[in-house]
Amino acid sequence: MSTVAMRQFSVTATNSFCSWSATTIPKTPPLCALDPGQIRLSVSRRFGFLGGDGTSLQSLGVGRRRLSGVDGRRSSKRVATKAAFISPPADPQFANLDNDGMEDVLGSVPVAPRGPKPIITWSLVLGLLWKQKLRLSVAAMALLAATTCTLMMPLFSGKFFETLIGVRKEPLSELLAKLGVIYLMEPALTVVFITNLVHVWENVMAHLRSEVFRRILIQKVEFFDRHKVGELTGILSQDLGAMKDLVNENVSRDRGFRAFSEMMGTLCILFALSTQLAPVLALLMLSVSATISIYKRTTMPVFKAHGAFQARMIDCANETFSAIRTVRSFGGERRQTGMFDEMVLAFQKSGDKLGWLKSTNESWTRVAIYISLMALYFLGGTKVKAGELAIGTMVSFVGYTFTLTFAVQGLVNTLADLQGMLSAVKRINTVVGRAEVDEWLAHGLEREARGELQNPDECESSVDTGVVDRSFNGTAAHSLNYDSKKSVCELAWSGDVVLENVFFAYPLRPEALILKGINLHLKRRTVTAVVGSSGAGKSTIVQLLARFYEPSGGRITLAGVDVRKFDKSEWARAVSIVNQEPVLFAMTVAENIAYGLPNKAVSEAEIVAAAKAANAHDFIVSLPEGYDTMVGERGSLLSGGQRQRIAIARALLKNAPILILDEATSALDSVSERLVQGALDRLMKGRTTLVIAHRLSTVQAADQIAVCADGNVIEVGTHAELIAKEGTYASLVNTQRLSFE
Ligand SMILES: Nc1ncnc2c1ncn2[C@@H]1O[C@H](COP(=O)(O)OP(=O)(O)OP(=O)(O)O)[C@@H](O)[C@H]1O
Repeated sequence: MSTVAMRQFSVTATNSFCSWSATTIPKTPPLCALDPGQIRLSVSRRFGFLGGDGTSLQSLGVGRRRLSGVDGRRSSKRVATKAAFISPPADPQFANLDNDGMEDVLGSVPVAPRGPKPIITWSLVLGLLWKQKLRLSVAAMALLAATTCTLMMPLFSGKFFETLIGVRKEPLSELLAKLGVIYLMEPALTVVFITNLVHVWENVMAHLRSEVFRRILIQKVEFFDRHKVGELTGILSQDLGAMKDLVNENVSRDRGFRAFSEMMGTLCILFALSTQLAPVLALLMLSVSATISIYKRTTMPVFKAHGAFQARMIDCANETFSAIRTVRSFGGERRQTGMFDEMVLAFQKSGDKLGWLKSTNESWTRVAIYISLMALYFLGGTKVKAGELAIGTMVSFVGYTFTLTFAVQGLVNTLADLQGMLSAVKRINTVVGRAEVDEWLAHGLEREARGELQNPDECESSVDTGVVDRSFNGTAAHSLNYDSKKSVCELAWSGDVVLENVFFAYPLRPEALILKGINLHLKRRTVTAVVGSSGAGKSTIVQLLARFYEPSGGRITLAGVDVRKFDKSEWARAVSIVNQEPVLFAMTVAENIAYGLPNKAVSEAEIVAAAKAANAHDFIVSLPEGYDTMVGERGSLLSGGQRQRIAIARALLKNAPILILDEATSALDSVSERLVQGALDRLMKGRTTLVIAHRLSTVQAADQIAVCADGNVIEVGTHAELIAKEGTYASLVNTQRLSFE
């Protein structure tokens, strides 16, 4: 029976798998952390297995986040009404637990993600702009002054014309001198306006870009399962690019702020010059802007389709180039070229359509200008002839007609850019702003940034390790009482790692239960091998131990402490993973090894020592530039065995107490395997190691071997014990026709 402590009432929820009840709440509730009024509990069959006898909610702890059920059944609602009385947060030790933790804790309570948390908001942007108010004011004043200069030009044209025909007495040279000053000032002011505004906006964009990147980086791993890399890089390039362009592409005379101020100024001047002619022009301008708006609206789908064709074309090229070896080996060049050509054709057709629409728009704009001019010549000419309007004013009007037309046209284009930017921001906020931030990671990084973590990169074996008990017959685990002053690394050097009744389903496939109550005890400083058929869930155990995902039920402990009490960045320092396909960065060999301690200045001697221990030194010095040789994208300029040894050197430098080897040698030939195995033996020494291997010959010497099948551990023992048992392991060994003793 699972019990949840609550005040004033009791709740019992049951389904076919479990039953738990809520009774009274103690004064200082260990559960703490649930916002009153924000909770809805629900019991779903999917999570039913998590409850059951002996699962105490207190023992698991509850996070402080809002908890909201997603199950709309009647039983859920009944529980929900009462659960609203649960007391507010009281215990800060659970402050960093998040949704997953709560899901685990309550077991039968699926947790809905928190609502979207937009990353780019008006207040953020305005705040960033406000920080640069001085530059902004300079830009605004320069804009006003430059616009004034521009608007004075048609006036001077009128005066100039009047002087020429003798209506005006002002000397021509004086008039030209004034016009010269305006012609000089306008470009100078434009420089001041553009440089200041662009500088301000670049600053804002730099901040937003870093923030978006940081936010993507701290998303849960399932976020990266859900979104393609291209989509995420697209956010940083295209979507943020659209935001940047709103200013950078709209600082010219015929766009944005400039167009707006010119349009407003022109309208004012026109009304001041002639109240009879101005409305005619204003009306005509309205029709121009309406035409352009209609054009923009109707062409938006065509533009979008054009963009989509382009994206598909680039995706196709990306995929082809990144899988070039596969394409070559299958002789797939013709197929890829065919696919690409199809996309090129579609892109070309949509481009043609756009061209046609653009030309229509262009000619319509001209028609509107000519209609304006005809109207002006007719009305203005009649008034000049009747002596009701000065000829200079008439000339100025013609000038303003052009100014107004281009300003309106520019403004409509800017509005379309604004619309594009708003959709880009919406996309960013929807994708990145979703409630998938890995709070455990974010919290750790914040603490690290505040310098609260001791020796952030050190993971030395500073704790008394005691005598290593390599026997697995006893039931008592070597565990310490959790002491918050101890770092995770300290605990990891001296404590056992235990998977206790762990259930897990991948977030993207919640209906498929992969781990079904796994129990696995990794005794400190010993080697545990996990074997089993393909798809049994071996790599999933690795993912959970690395804390890429959190268990849906049960828990993983280190020295008896639930690992969810540790920040993920701290945890990452305590765990090294060496995979079948190690990923190297496109940097030098030395930089790749030094990545083992990414936040520390690693000395050359340390790098060389790690490389030597990893059997990598000899091949590294034979490379053209030794340790300074670039390894290529994902290490493509090195062989598989070389990459693996660099990855081992990196792990050796990291010196993490927990080591995970996931098929680390399976992709290698026998010579490479021998070299890598030698390095691995050195790496494993004294660490709590989990080895996943298909080739059973590589795990015979492990201190214990766990056989995994259908999401469970079905046999545990040493090689000899399991052979003697004549169970699944023994038949696996037979299948692989290995010659054991
Ligand atoms: N990111 C993921 N999202 C959804 N399902 C996944 C994901 N990764 C693995 N799975 C599924 O989980 C199951 C177990 O996979 P896992 O990789 O743990 O098996 P394994 O025992 O390591 O297999 P192998 O020996 O072939 O590597 C598989 O059915 C797989 O399809």
